[in-house]
Amino acid sequence: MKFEKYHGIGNDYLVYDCQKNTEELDGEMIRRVCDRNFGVGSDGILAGPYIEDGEFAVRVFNPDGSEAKRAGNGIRIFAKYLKDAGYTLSERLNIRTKGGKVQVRFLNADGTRIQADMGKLSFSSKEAGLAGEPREALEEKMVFGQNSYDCSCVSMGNTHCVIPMMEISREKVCKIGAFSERSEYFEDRVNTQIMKVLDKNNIQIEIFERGVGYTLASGTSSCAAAGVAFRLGLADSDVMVHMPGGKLWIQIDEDWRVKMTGSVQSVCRIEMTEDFLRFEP
Ligand SMILES: N[C@@H](CCC[C@H](N)C(=O)O)C(=O)O
Repeated sequence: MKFEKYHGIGNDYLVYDCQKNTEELDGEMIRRVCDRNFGVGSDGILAGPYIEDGEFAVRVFNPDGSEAKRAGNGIRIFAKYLKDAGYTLSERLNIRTKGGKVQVRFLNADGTRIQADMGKLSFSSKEAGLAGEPREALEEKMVFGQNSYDCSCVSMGNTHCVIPMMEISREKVCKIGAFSERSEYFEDRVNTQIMKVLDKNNIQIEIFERGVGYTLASGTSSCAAAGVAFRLGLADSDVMVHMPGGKLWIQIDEDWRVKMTGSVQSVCRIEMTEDFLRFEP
């Protein structure tokens, strides 16, 4: 069983090439491989390329074994993998995910800088995975633990809960995320971002991801936070999102289509040992 490790501004993924590997990648194997002590360690696994109607498709798995509909950093990483592994020579390509199609464009020859057209943001509560009456869930009071927060929920193919705040930190988002991720407000869990607006063109976020926990960066979270900041009049449509792992440039057009631009890097090739594969708990 072989993987290739990449990261997008510190959000690390293992690519599992389903055309080259034969072993089954089930929930237990995903959890073990992603474990940072007992396995390789990663924020998730990108399995593919699958071919659907002549286009590339990828599946995104979280370290808890659950499947995600989308990953923004994951898409850029997977695009670079397709280039590195010789699956494509094109400057532009479409990649299908369970959360919709993404168009990617390589901005340099080695594929380390990529722009992705992520499709449309949606503020519909149904698409944002919220329980209850259909609505736009903007600045809704939600209680996580002992505290109440003004939450704006949005879908970027996957679901997000954005909470603007004056000051943000890793500790704060972990405290909130421990309750918000599995809160009954959401039908199938949620990704949480706390957001500080620096000025009209710069925001800063801390992230607690669905099925992952704290991460240094997230592409779809950046799109979601920028979308909420723009929708609430806190920022312009052209925003740099600052995260502990690095920055992503987000541009939103008049139809709420979102472009995300940022870097990716390959890290290493990994082959799991027979010991690891034979292991029985
Ligand atoms: N890190 C990703 C988001 C990964 C998916 C998420 N955990 C989910 O379950 O929706 C990104 O860069 O967008």
